[in-house]
Amino acid sequence: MSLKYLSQKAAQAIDVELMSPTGGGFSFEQLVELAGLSVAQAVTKVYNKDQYPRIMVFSGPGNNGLDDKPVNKGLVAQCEELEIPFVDSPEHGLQDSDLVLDAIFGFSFTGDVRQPFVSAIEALKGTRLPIVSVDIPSAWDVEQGNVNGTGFQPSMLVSLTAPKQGARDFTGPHHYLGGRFISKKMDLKWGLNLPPFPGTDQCVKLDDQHIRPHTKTHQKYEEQAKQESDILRRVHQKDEAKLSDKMEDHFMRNVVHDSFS
Ligand SMILES: NC(=O)C1=CN([C@@H]2O[C@H](COP(=O)(O)OP(=O)(O)OC[C@H]3O[C@@H](n4cnc5c(N)ncnc54)[C@H](O)[C@@H]3O)[C@@H](O)[C@H]2O)[C@H](O)CC1
Repeated sequence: MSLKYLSQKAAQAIDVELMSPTGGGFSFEQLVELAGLSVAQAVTKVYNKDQYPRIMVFSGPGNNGLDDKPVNKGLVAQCEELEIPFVDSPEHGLQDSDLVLDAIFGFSFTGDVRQPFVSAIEALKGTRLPIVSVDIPSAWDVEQGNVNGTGFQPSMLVSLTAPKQGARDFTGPHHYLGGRFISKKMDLKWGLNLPPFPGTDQCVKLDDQHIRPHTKTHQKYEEQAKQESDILRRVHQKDEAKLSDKMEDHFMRNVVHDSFS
């Protein structure tokens, strides 16, 4: 069976489930650390540290880049402590770099790029350095991919959890899957068909056997969309059932208890 490519909604729902006490049970910080570790490990498998010693990281506002998140304060302090420099403009940074890590937008990106990210995306379009994108190349439509070929094409993509539908437009030589945090149960529930991760690795290389069976046919998309909406409906029904159990429990404990006391 072939690896599943996720819609935006499914990717977001899986993320929520990973952080739910009745799902994956992870904390936000744990997931981010594990995702980051898998990206770092994948990058070092492809790009030799001696040949590519200076990596410029483009970070964004969401969980992909963590720029506007509370954890960012700690990350900035860590970079300062480790003497990792910050740059004053994308162009200046690129001049002194060997490799680029694109972590501007992830699976919640929508619409056209808004300020202040336009110049960063333009700089990525203009650079000749190899680019490694995290989860989905920034500014690509999460489901439609590199619409009209107007986006940049990275050399490497590290998909997290499972590739997003837009990743079908990735034509670079290195596609990895990172984020070894999906249980067998979640894999089966969402029909992900994840490949095994070798040894203790946090990432696995995706090759033709994982990717080729997915062609952009309507039939394939329709089948997948139907399968996904069935899963999302079941998840929704389960959540509603849990909510009504909770409400009944609350009613029994508070309202019924109060009226008898
Ligand atoms: N389960 C996992 O696989 C994990 C994934 N992780 C990473 O988290 C991102 C998804 O994070 P999220 O915060 O939902 O989304 P984004 O990073 O895409 O950021 C949304 C952010 O961007 C703004 N925005 C959206 N569209 C635009 C636009 N057109 N122009 C400007 N700004 C835009 C929006 O307002 C938000 O502020 C996932 O991809 C993974 O990389 C985690 O690491 C945990 C595990």
